[in-house]
Amino acid sequence: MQDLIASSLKFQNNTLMVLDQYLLPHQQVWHECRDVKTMRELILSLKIRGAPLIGLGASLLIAYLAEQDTTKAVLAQAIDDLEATRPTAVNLMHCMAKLRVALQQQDYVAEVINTAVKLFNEDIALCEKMATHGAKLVNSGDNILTHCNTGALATAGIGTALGVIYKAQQRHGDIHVWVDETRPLLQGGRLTAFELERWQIPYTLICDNMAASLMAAGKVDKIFVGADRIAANGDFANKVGTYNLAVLAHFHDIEFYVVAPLTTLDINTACGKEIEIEQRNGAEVRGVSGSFGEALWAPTNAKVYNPAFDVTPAKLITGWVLDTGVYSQADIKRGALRGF
Ligand SMILES: CSC[C@H]1O[C@H](OP(=O)(O)O)[C@H](O)[C@@H]1O
Repeated sequence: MQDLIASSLKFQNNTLMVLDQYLLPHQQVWHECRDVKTMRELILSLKIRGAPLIGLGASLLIAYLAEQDTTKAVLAQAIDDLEATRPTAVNLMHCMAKLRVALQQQDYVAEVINTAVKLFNEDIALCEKMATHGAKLVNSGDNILTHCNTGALATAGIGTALGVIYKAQQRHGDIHVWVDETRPLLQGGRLTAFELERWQIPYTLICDNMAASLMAAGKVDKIFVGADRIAANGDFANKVGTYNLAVLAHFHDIEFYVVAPLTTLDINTACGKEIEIEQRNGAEVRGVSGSFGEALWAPTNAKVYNPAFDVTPAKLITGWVLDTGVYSQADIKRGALRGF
C-alpha cells in the first residue's frame, strides 16, 4: 500500500501510525497500530478521533491486515469489531460498508487496499471543497465561533468547519476565532487552539459557558461547527454543546452553519431523534488525573451524565456547508439531502 500522510494518521513504510490526540498539545506521541485491539483502544479513548478520521483509521488498519494475508473471515470480523467502537459518527459506518463490498470481490486484497486509499484521498478533496464553499460565507473582519475540533487533526485534509476558517483567513487575513474549550475532553482548548496556532490564525479561548454573553455583546458574527451524523431532514449530531450554540444563535439572530462531507450524511436516519448518542465514562466529567495534568475534582462517586454528542434540529440551522455546496433551509425542506 502506498504511503498516506495526514496530520494525525499516517501509513508509511508499511507501518500504520496514529498521533495520540489525547496527549496533545503538550505531548506529540505516535502509536503504531497492527491489530484490531489496538485500533479499537485508540478509537475508544479518543487517541484517534473526529468523525472522518476514525473511519479512515479503521479503513487503513483493515487494508494493512489484508496486505498481511489475513483471511477473508478474519477481515470481515475486524470490520464488524471496528464499526462497533463508536455509534454516532456515521463516517465509520460508511467506510466499513465500502470495505465489506471490496471484501466480496474476487481480488479482495487489492480491492480492500484500493478502497482504503480511495477513502483517504477522497477525504482530502472533500475538505478542500467544503472549505472553498464555506469560506465564501465569511466576511472580512468576522469573529467566528467554533466548537470542538474539526481541523486537520480530525480529517485527512484541512478539516471541515476549521477548514472553512483556514480558507477564510487565507481569503481575508483579518478574521478572529472564538474557540469553545469544549468540555469535558477539551478538544477545542487543546486541539483547535493547537491547530490555529500552527496556522497563525488569531483566536481567543473561552469556556463553553461564555458563548452566550459574547453573542449578547455582539461579538460573534458567525458560528461554524462540524457534524458526526446528518439525518435526512437536516437535523445533525455533533459534539455536546453544539445544540446550546444553535439555540443561542437563533435567539441572537447569528448565522449558524454546519460543515460536513457527504460521508457524514445518513439518509437512512430520518431525523435527529433516531441518531444514537454515544454515552461516555463519567470519569471524563469528574476529572481525569494524569493525561491533562488535572486531579480528580468531583467526588469519586458523583453520578455523571456524559453524552458525547447532542442533536441540533434543522430549524435552527442557517446553512449546511457540504462538499457539494451550501444548502439553505428551503433546500433541505424540499429534500435536497435525500437526493444523494
Ligand atoms: C470533523 S470532526 C467532526 C466531529 O467529531 C468530533 O467528535 P469527537 O472529538 O468525539 O470524535 C466532534 O463532534 C466534531 O465536530
